[in-house]
Amino acid sequence: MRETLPIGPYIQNLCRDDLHEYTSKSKRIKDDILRAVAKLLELDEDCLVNQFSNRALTYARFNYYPPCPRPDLVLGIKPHSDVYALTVLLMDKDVAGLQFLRDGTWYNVPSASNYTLLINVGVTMEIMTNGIFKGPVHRVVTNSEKERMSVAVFYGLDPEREIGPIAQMLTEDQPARYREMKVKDFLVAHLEHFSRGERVVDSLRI
Ligand SMILES: O=C(O)CCC(=O)C(=O)O
Ligand SMILES: [Fe+2]
Repeated sequence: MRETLPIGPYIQNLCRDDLHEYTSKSKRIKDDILRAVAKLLELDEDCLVNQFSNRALTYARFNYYPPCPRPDLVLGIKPHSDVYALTVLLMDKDVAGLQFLRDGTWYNVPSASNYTLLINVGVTMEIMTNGIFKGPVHRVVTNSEKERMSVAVFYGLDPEREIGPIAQMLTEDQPARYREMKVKDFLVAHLEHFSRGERVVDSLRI
C-alpha cells in the first residue's frame, strides 16, 4: 500500500493509522501464504512474493450487510470470484453468511467465536499458477435479524504490468492456459464480466 493512503479525509481521520497497521500486518500473512504456495508448487520460495512490487495494488473493502426482511430474495454480495491474487478476509465473529460454490452446491462458512481471518485465492493467482490454484466462486447471503460486517483486504499486482502464468509454471507438457493482458485492462474486463455474472478468467483461456 502507498505510504499516503488514497482514501477520503473522513476515513483518514477515522481509521487511517489503524488501517495502515492492519494492512501492513496482513501483508505479512499474504507473503507467508505466497511462500507456502510456492513451496507446494515446488517453485523458488520467493518467486510469487517477487511478483508484487512496491507499486502492487492493495485494496480494502468494508462490507456492511444490514438485516434484510427477505433473505430468500436478496443477496449481500452476488456470486463472484475475487479478482486480485489473495484476499485476507476478517470475518464477522457472530454472524455467518459467506458461502462457497463447489460442484453446484453452496457451502456455508461457519462464524467462529473469535475474529477469524479467512484467506481466499483470487483470479490473479489462478492465472499466475496457470490454473493450479482456483479463485473459487462465493457469495454472501443476508440475515433477517442480524447485521453483519467484514473487512476484505485484496492484494493485487502492479496495474502497469502484464498478468499471465508465471514462467516457472510453464513446461512443454504444461503450456500456458491463459493469454497475457495488462493488469489494468484485466481489472476493467473483470468489472464488465462481473456485471454480467461471468468470470473474467474464462475469457482469457487459450
Ligand atoms: O463479507 C464476506 O464475508 C465476503 C465479502 C466478499 O466476498 C468480498 O468483499 O469480495
Ligand atoms: Fe469476495
